[in-house]
Amino acid sequence: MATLGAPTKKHKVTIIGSGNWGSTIAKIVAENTKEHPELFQEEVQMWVYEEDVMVPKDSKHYDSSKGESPQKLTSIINTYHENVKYLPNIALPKNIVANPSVVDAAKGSSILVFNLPHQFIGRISKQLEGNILPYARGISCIKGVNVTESEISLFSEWIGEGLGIYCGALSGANIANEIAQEKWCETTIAYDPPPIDSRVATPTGPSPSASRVNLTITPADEEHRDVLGRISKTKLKALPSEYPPLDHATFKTLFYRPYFHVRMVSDVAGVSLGGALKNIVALAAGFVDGRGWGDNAKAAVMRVGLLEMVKFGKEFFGQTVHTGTFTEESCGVADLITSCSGGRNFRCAKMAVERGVSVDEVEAKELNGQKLQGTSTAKEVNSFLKARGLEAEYPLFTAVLDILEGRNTVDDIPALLARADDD
Ligand SMILES: NC(=O)C1=CN([C@@H]2O[C@H](COP(=O)(O)OP(=O)(O)OC[C@H]3O[C@@H](n4cnc5c(N)ncnc54)[C@H](O)[C@@H]3O)[C@@H](O)[C@H]2O)C=CC1
Ligand SMILES: O=C(CO)COP(=O)(O)O
Repeated sequence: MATLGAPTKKHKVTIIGSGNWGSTIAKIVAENTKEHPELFQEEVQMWVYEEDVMVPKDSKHYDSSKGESPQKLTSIINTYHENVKYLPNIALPKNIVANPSVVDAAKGSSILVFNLPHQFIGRISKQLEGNILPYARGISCIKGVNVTESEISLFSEWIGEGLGIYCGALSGANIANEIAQEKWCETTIAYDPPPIDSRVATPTGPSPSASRVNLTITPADEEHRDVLGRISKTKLKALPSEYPPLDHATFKTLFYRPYFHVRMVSDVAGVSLGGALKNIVALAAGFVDGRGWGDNAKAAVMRVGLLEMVKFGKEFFGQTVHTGTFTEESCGVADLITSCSGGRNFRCAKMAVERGVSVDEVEAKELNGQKLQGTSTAKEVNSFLKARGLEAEYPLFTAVLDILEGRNTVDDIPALLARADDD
């Protein structure tokens, strides 16, 4: 019999996304929900963008009697417990349930893990509005930034604001295929929810709308104002006491594996920006490597890139960003190193230079539906900088877009970076 005050409910976890990293994170989470029944429901829902997929001929699940007929990806995952398209040859735990409806997958979930290419999150988030538990909490594994003409925000912030929940961020030196094979690595999770406003504490059960509530701004709110003057209007709804708390310990339990070590921090902006901006630098590393300039040139663009990442964080996200997040955590310098060694942005940029074709062409030809984030992030960050007349202050970020769009070539990189040194 449960003791008075002890949690009686367990967290249901939904993974929103099922690509290369989405499927890997689902594997990690499902292993942990099974191992920790005191905290979590065993079954993990995974939203899958439905598509018709052929089981590859070299897959152990290929059935010659079915010939060339395509099957639904959700059906393949639920039958064979493998995502044959985005994470082939990796056995997924049987407690992962692939679901083509994001609303159904997220229904009743108190933990939502967002893990899909950043270009698709807008449409998915819209579908979730008003259809999630109002006291749910999110973790964004998305590496990218959300840019409009006038402002830039983190996907963790943007998801949180849009859905009326709090959302933290997970990012690190995490090439998915290595982790899926259970090769050891580290990650960083930032989770720092604002104070609960008791005026809007919500009882157990779904609410018809999880939309934002506008209340008077208090001194506690002011702590969450950033240098652009933005302030979160989301008043966090209290998690009902029937659940185990959603704190650093619970999130660490959800994500930690012997092969996936987790450090918990509070700097959500630093963690999110490291993951987004390193993708631009990885393209530059691929460009110089593809040109045959060797490791010294690659190290030079990584050095300048790291400086621009920190400068960008400080300039636009101010006091909330800690330089140490970039220089000491997995989500910073470690992710920069791994991404510039074996990441998809690096590899595609390198191949593009070697073959004399565009990075987009290499992406379409080589990645079998996986998506690069660096090309769109380079464009988005540049449009934000250009609108403020700040392109020259970020010479590497600017050079990457200019090379992608044909205004400069890889051969121009040394001069473009030297000009910045003279300023
Ligand atoms: N793959 C990796 O090694 C790592 C990726 N990341 C980040 O994780 C995030 C997700 O990346 P991946 O899982 O690797 O994705 P991915 O690169 O494998 O992308 C393919 C995914 O996009 C989905 N998709 C395609 N068209 C769609 C549409 N119109 N609407 C919605 N979804 C659509 C596909 O169904 C598939 O799930 C990205 O921000 C990435 O930067 C972070 C760490 C490692
Ligand atoms: O983020 C990553 C490794 O940490 C993966 O980077 P790519 O998207 O360039 O493969």
